[in-house]
Amino acid sequence: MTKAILTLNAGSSSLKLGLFDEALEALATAHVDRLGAPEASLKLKDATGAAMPVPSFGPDDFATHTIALRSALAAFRNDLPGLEIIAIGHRIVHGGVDHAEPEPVTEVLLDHLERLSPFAPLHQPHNLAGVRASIEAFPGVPNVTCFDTAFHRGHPFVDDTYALPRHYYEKGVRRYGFHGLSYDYIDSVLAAEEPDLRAGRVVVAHLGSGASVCAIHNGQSMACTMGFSTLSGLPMGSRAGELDAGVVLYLMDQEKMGAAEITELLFKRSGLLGMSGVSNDMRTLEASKDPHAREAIDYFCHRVAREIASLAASMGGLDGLVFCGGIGENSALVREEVCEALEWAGVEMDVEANKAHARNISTGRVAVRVIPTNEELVIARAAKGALKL
Ligand SMILES: Nc1ncnc2c1ncn2[C@@H]1O[C@H](COP(=O)(O)OP(=O)(O)O)[C@@H](O)[C@H]1O
Ligand SMILES: CC(=O)OP(=O)(O)O
Ligand SMILES: [Mg+2]
Repeated sequence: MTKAILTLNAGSSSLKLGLFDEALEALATAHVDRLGAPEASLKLKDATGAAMPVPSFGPDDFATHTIALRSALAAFRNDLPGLEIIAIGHRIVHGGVDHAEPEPVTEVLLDHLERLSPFAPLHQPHNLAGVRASIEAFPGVPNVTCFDTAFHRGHPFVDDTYALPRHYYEKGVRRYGFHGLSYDYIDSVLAAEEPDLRAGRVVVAHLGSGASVCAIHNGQSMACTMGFSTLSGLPMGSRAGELDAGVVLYLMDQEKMGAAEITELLFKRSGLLGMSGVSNDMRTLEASKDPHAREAIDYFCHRVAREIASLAASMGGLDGLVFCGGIGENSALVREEVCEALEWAGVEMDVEANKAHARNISTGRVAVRVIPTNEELVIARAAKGALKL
């Protein structure tokens, strides 16, 4: 039997599973897309990246993260009976102040991490449910947690704090930043393929259902648009992004909304979905003729360009720009709008290369790249390292 590491990555609209051998070569991946929507689907790929047959599922089989996990595991089990799972690595979105290095799972750790759920309500509960489901499905197999916040823990103080009385920082009210597993992967690709660029001032735009932008200098995260929770910075599929805290006060005082209602509004009914009234999904918005869909796309691109410029300023300039995530890797339209708005900063797009989703899509001073992210590989690497396999 081939020994394998299983990885679980629950996103806000997706569930991604990976199977790796002990040398960290991918054996197979499973990707549940548009999770919770009637159009939800599962794709399975083999070691070469070729599509594998998928058992017949309906949208009910991907209605929630828990059900989708059961379906994806069932699909894996049908197709790959010859594997012995020796470790399971989990993306955990929030590690808080105390957790950065990958850690083997204990009940005490799960208890700590559950307390961070209010700051990442679209992820943390599903991440932890995935851990519990794995313990049940694979008794005796060690589970390892890998934190989205870890890559950002060295932020300079000015990009780690808010301008609140100091004791809030000590209590953990900080600009953590998320999508760290993705940024870690992109950084490792630049280190291997373009070390000179990596030594410069690079902004990475992880644009998916959740979206953020990160300033990376010489492999070190300097700043990220996401902060204390997974709500801040860019508008997202259903999250508002940057918002004057005064709006929250208004909702409480004038609209008499409580914390649960405001959480629901800002995390689940805002962003692309709230602005367009059409969908949280960029593909649907791009295909829509509704002018509000177009407005939502324009707002998204405008905010992405503004945040890239802001992060470039935090590093004193811009040498490289990398797009990744479901939108960053697949939407030529979004990349084009964003790059157009950054021409003044030396960003010049090769329009044909962009349409072809080429890796190098720039002609100017700033190197612009499209690099498919691979959070699964970072998780598998971390699980292997933490368990000394
Ligand atoms: N071909 C495409 N064109 C435009 N957007 C796309 C395309 N493929 C995927 N996307 C968008 O990517 C987003 C999902 O990104 P992904 O990174 O998989 O999500 P998550 O944040 O849940 O991990 C959705 O908004 C989806 O519409
Ligand atoms: C942190 C976050 O928003 O993750 P995702 O983009 O996978 O939903
Ligand atoms: Mg994701």
